[in-house]
Amino acid sequence: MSSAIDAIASGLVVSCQAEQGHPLHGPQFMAAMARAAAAAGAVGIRAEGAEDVAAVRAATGLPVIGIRKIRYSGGQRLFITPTYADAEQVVAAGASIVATEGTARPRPDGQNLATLIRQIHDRLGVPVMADVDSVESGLYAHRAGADLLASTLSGYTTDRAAAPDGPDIDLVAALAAATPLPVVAEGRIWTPEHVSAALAAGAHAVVVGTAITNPLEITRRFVSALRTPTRK
Ligand SMILES: CC(=O)N[C@H](C=O)[C@@H](O)[C@H](O)[C@H](O)COP(=O)(O)O
Repeated sequence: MSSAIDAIASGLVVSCQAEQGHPLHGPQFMAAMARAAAAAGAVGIRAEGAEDVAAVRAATGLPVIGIRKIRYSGGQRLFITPTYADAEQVVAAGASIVATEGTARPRPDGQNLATLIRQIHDRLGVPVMADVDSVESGLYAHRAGADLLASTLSGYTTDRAAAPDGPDIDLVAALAAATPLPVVAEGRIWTPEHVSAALAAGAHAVVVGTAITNPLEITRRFVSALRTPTRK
């Protein structure tokens, strides 16, 4: 069961995601992004939804970390792969690892994380990556049977607008020290220096999304620099 985890060891996983309404929404664009990432040396792809998972898998042959993102409460609350049915869809589409929210927040369907992980293991036979926001949730996900942890949700489970600009390298280090599980560094990794820092902190692998695959957000950053000129 751990071959996909081994396959991404010490490597870069590129997250290829574009929500509905984004100019690059659609499996053809995500497959092209994934091909570019693979050609440049990525060892895995993170993708959302069965269509994109199937497209990036077919385009690259790389292991895919599959998720489904579901918005609740009028879009206010995002949940990553809340249910077994969501996991089943992305694994049927070719995901080698399923990522799910690994915090103790009540799940939208009231299900228990340990039960969900057991079902994924028993019926789908793939490892489960728990996207966590803190050391506490990392320990919780470890007890629930997660195979690897990721810092994905740091800064996003309370006030999303208050998330800092850079990655939570301290959380990566703390998770690596607190549990024996492999820890994936994910979330707001913008530079090669962030990648090096994450590996030095004990990361098993590094996931980069926005900084590589979201030209909308990248362009916004450049445009906002025009609006705040520095004095000579
Ligand atoms: C919090 C949340 O919903 N994270 C999502 C999880 O799949 C994605 O929106 C992120 O793009 C992904 O985690 C990669 O992170 P970044 O794009 O910052 O490199």
